[in-house]
Amino acid sequence: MTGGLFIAVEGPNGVGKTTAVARFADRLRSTGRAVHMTTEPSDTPLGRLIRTSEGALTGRALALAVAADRYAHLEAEILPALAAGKVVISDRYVQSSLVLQRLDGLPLREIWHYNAHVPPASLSFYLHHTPEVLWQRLEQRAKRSRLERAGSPRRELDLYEDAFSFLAARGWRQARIDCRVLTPDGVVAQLLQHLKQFET
Ligand SMILES: Nc1ncnc2c1ncn2[C@@H]1O[C@H](COP(=O)(O)OP(=O)(O)OP(=O)(O)O)[C@@H](O)[C@H]1O
Ligand SMILES: Cc1cn([C@H]2C[C@H](O)[C@@H](COP(=O)(O)O)O2)c(=O)[nH]c1=O
Repeated sequence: MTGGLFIAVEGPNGVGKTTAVARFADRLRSTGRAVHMTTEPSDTPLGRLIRTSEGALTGRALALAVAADRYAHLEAEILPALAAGKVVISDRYVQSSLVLQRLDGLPLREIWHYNAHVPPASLSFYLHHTPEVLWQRLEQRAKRSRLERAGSPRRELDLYEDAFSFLAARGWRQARIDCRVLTPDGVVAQLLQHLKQFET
């Protein structure tokens, strides 16, 4: 990948990924950087179909659908934005598959096999919090997805640790952000600090 910078923001359901990505993008834009904010599943017909079908689409079928969406997302959106020199920030990337598809019963190596051709993010952030707080946040939701109901915050946190080790062994640049005592702006401050270190 040339030109820009590709940042993935990851972590268990309810940890604050969407909140952090929006604020992080705003902060970077305020410093004059061109930012492309995105999400997986992507905001395309396929991505939207996956979101609305997640109750019915399970296991290997869901794993392959999210991988297909990821390759299409890279080709149509992420790689062109990077080629234009932008900072791309994605709310979820391949790590989500290494966690969520395991909740759906797939082995890590099979999931990786489907994703083996995706380029590494320049930098991946793993947000984490206590299982208790994550449970509280999920309980406040009017509706929970099938995978949120299938797993638990503790299990997701453990599977994210597995994903971290698995990708670290493959040379991915990654950092953990402990959100336990951080406000949303505090999370962004940590992201900016890591980014500064990465770029110097
Ligand atoms: N640092 C923070 N401190 C306190 N509350 C937070 C913080 N970050 C996010 N929240 C709150 O936690 C809830 C979940 O946040 P958010 O939707 O950003 O999480 P998420 O990781 O994107 O969730 P999901 O993956 O399930 O969509 C929201 O109510 C949000 O306002
Ligand atoms: C990237 C990715 C997503 N999914 C599924 C799981 C959820 O149904 C949605 C994500 O929704 P959220 O609002 O971001 O929590 O997509 C998946 O199964 N595997 C993936 O890799």
